[in-house]
Amino acid sequence: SNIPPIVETIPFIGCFIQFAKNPLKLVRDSYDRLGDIFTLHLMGFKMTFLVGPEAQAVFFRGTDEELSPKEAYRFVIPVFGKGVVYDSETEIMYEQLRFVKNGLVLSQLKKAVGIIAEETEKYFEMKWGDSGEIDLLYEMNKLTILTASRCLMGKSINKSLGQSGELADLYHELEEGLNPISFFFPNLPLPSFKKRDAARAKVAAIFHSIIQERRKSTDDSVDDVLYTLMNSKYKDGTILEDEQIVGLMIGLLFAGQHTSSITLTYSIFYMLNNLEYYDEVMKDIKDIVQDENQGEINFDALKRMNRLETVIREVLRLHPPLIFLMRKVMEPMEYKGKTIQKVTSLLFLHNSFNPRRFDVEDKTPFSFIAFGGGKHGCPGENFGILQIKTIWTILSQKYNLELGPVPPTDFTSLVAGPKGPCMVKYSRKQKK
Ligand code: HEM
Repeated sequence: SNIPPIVETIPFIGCFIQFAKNPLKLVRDSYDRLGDIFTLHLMGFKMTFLVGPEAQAVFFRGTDEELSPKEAYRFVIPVFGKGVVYDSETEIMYEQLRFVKNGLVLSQLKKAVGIIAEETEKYFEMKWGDSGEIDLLYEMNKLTILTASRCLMGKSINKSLGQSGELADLYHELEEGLNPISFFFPNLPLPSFKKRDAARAKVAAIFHSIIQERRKSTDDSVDDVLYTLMNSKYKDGTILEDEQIVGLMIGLLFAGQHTSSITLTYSIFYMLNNLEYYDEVMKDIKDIVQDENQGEINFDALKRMNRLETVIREVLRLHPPLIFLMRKVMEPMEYKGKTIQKVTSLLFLHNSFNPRRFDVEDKTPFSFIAFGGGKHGCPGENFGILQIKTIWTILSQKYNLELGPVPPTDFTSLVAGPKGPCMVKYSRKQKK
């Protein structure tokens, strides 16, 4: 009686097929029938789900010794690399995460806005021109990785890969190599896993060469995440090995890439399908950027764009790119008299699009968890939101967009985004 209710299954496979097709539906139906704690059997694994703010509090308040992210996320090691975050001793993992956070402090974010704006402007002029039709998700993928890598690693990344989109393609292969199967069997000889490993090797070679170039450089004005990592020291006084720096850069870009481009794409679809919010966002852009700032996009201006922020947060509430956050239970835990013994996971429950809900502060702890929470909450939250805001502010001033309804979500990869292609027609706005 003290084990969570189990969703009925077929032997061994359990409910894996339903889970792989539409995990949210399976979890939502199970929640409706069984309440906020239940267990799914998936390919011989038992996964207990904690759903909704009350259950989520248990998840986020657990210590790493009780609920370990490191053990749950081992399947990303083929992408992040050996000796990096989840493949290191717990203390080393904490230190590496601290180095990453040091690279994303406010002063860096303030500088990032100018860099993102510059790259975005260049991108549209070179790639989009006056009018055409594009796959919005693919384009936003290219743009977010271009701008993020430029902020994290400086101009040398552009020299290596230019605006060709090659890095976005390589990252796409990394992401395709982390799917629900990889969670259970990360090293099967599957074509997608082989492509993932080849893409990782290419990205690592590029990042290694950037580190070498940086070492030779005499420019002492550089101050980005790469600089922070190259100059960070562990408590014992040692510095990071190049392989670890490369792994952290790959991991950081990976953590921010699809999460941000998916959120940006969905935000654009929602704004243009809900014109009252589009109009409010555009009014802020006119008042704050065009009138008060004479067109300059900076950190303070973006911070004041409240409606855009609430649209983005509402999109994240409805379409969290990371639908399942995972921990491995290291010591059995109790919730509502039930003992949780295996991997724990959680997700959100959906309802209608209403950015105004964020106009009033919701004080319920862990009611918004698109960026996680507690000790392992997302250190890239502010960066991700600034990037989305900057790109939309530039795009929306330049172009009119014509697009269809909000696309459904594709759950076949671990980062859940709109089912592509997301074809959109664009034409340059006439200057008034
Ligand atoms: C819209 C964009 C983003 C979303 C929705 C998002 C979401 C999340 C979530 C839900 C977690 C918690 C995972 C867990 O508890 O298991 C997380 C962690 C993390 N995110 Fe993000 N993220 C975004 C952007 C970024 C960016 C831009 C970066 C880096 C520049 C980043 C770096 C990280 C890192 C390093 C962690 C691990 C933190 C830790 O374990 O202590 N994220 N993110």
